[in-house]
Amino acid sequence: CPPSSWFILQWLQQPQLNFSSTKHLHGAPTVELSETPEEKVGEANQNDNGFADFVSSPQIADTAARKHDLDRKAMPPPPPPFKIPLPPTIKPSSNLAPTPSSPPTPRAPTFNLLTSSLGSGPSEPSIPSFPSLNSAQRASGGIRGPPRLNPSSVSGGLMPPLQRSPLPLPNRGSPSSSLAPPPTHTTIPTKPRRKVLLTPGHSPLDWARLSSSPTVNLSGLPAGTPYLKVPPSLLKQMTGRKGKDAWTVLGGKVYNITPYAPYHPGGDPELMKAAGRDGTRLFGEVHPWVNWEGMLEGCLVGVAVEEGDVKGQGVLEEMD
Ligand code: HEM
Repeated sequence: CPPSSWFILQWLQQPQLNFSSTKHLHGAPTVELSETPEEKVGEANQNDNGFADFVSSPQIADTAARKHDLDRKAMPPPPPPFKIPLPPTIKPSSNLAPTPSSPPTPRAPTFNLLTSSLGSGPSEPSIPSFPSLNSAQRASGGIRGPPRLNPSSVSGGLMPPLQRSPLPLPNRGSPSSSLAPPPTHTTIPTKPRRKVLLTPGHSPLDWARLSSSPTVNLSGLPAGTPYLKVPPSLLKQMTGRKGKDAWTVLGGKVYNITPYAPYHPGGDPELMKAAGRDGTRLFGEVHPWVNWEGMLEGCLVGVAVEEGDVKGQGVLEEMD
């Protein structure tokens, strides 16, 4: 028996106490405290509400007070303070808050660290601090985040479709007026461009394949010939006529453009306008964006020099 029961038994066994249960209300006994009806404990008086009260002696009152204290000590501890329930949008994970039906599981160390740093006990799940619980943001659900649980869906309803903003989408303009930066180069070709119909097998890709082949001699010079110093007198003889190749100067370098002629998108006549002379300006007027150095690498003959700088070049005399 618990201690409080012991005291009740001890109290009932006191000889000076008299129990009374003889008063009847509406014909029924209202007080049945005594198991020995012959002992009178006090007077059970009927009050205004028709209920019976006990009137006991001071000794009995003192004993009842002690019993009351003991009962209070025997009472279970008061319930924990009221906790603010988690909002329905937050789905507690298994390591944050165990379900009531499941036994308490060992918590992850990260959670313990988190809660201890917040000052709350390890049994209290952390509540997101933003937005605050009483904020209009949280009340209106205006936060874009994890999918929210609609209260109506708790009772089996479906979530309503997401509401689109009534505001129109920003005007991104037409493709022609995009935000892309304007072209950087300001060189405008001064001469009209006219593409010609190239014969089969003479596409830019065919030229790229041919010019990258190591076995093809595109310069027209004997194999092993070093790069030449080409004076203007020699350059003007290389026009592509009388059985000679056509040379041109681009950026100070002399190229044999004869093998490239059937591949030139602008046609052979256009290309030959630069033959036997410096074609740098002409080239730049038509297509300054073309990478001539890369395209004509295999056609390189030498460098353009002044007339007096070619003495001792035996190769040039042989070519004449
Ligand atoms: C000497 C080296 C030259 C090379 C490597 C070369 C290369 C090219 C290339 C790659 C194109 C096509 C460009 C494109 O489609 O955007 C082209 C087109 C053209 N080239 Fe040349 N070119 C050369 C010299 C010349 C010369 C000296 C002229 C005229 C004086 C000329 C006149 C043209 C013309 C009129 C086009 C028009 C094609 C078009 O309208 O697209 N080219 N050239």
